[in-house]
Amino acid sequence: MGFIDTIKERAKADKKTIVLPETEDRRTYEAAAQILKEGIADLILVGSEKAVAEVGQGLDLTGAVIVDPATSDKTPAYIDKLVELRQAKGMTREEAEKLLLNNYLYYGVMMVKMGDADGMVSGACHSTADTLRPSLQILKTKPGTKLVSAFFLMVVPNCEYGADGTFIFADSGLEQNPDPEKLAAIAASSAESFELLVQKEAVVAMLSHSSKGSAKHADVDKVVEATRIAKETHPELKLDGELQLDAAIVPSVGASKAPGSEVAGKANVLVFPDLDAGNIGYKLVQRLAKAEAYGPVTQGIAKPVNDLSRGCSAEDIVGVVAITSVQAQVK
Ligand SMILES: CC(C)(COP(=O)(O)OP(=O)(O)OC[C@H]1O[C@@H](n2cnc3c(N)ncnc32)[C@H](O)[C@@H]1OP(=O)(O)O)[C@@H](O)C(=O)NCCC(=O)NCCS
Ligand SMILES: CC(=O)OP(=O)(O)O
Repeated sequence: MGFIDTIKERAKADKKTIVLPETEDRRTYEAAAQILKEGIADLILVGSEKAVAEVGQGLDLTGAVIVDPATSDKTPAYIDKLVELRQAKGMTREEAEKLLLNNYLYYGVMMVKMGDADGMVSGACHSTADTLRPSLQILKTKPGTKLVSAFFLMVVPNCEYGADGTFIFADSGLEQNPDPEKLAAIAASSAESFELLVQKEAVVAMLSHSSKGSAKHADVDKVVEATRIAKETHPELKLDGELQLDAAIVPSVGASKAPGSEVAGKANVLVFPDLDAGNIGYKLVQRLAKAEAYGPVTQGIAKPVNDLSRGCSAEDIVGVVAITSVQAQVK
């Protein structure tokens, strides 16, 4: 069974309730119909009955719960809670009310915060910043984690590298220019995410344009320092750097560029030095190698809220909902 089919089976085994707030986008309904048909998750659609009927026309959405912020009896409690959470940042009751009635992404995150849903997936028609900011502000990091970051789960066809073509690429969605401490934290979170979702041992490469000192530059120094911190804070991990991409995943190149490394040639978790590299890298592999690309999936957040690319298909939304459900199963 392939990666996403296994994830769907795991999601079905302990069904979670996932919010889809982008009811203005037809792909939300195409995905919802498939999720409900396959029994992957219970769904809440945030929007008016009229919008759901219009944009979702012709699709079987039986079983989806539609919540309209304008009429839901839970909205006043969400407003109270949002004011409580954000008043130190200057949010007034009027602002909280306006936000929750007009921005369904904030509403969906409040549903997750209040325990009325287990997770949320959005981003088909909103930017990553607009999708993730509400969750960063309201849900915050999970205990023991300082940083939220985001990865793509990549499934590359006909590929012998990584875990039979399955990789995590991080950070490909959120942290724009992580310093060495943040890069080390991204590496540790990504290893944990890989083991949760792929159920195989993570082998983590800290990527660079240099392998083991072959180039000299401040950018290389950053990755070397991140590798040192990650090894010190997580000695249990199979992790090495700095490595070029070929040295990280191709055994013969790894053996020649980084002899003796337990990671070189075997990496399945690829930690990119910054968001330019991570975001461009995942899109290259998705578009040119025709890889499945699920994400950006967040890690380090108190409850799962995951993003999508605006270029996503309905099938991608189904996959990210299944991944979100599996993340929500973790107590
Ligand atoms: C997500 C993003 C908007 C957060 O940016 P920001 O400018 O820090 O936003 P804010 O300052 O409003 O921060 C919102 C809150 O989230 C917190 N936060 C931001 N980044 C965080 C992180 N990585 N981990 C944990 N908390 C974080 C902030 O501390 C802040 O909390 P507070 O309001 O309670 O003080 C920003 O990192 C971003 O734009 N990233 C790039 C996204 C993108 O375009 N990706 C490419 C396509 S996938
Ligand atoms: C992940 C990502 O790049 O998102 P978008 O394509 O929406 O910018």
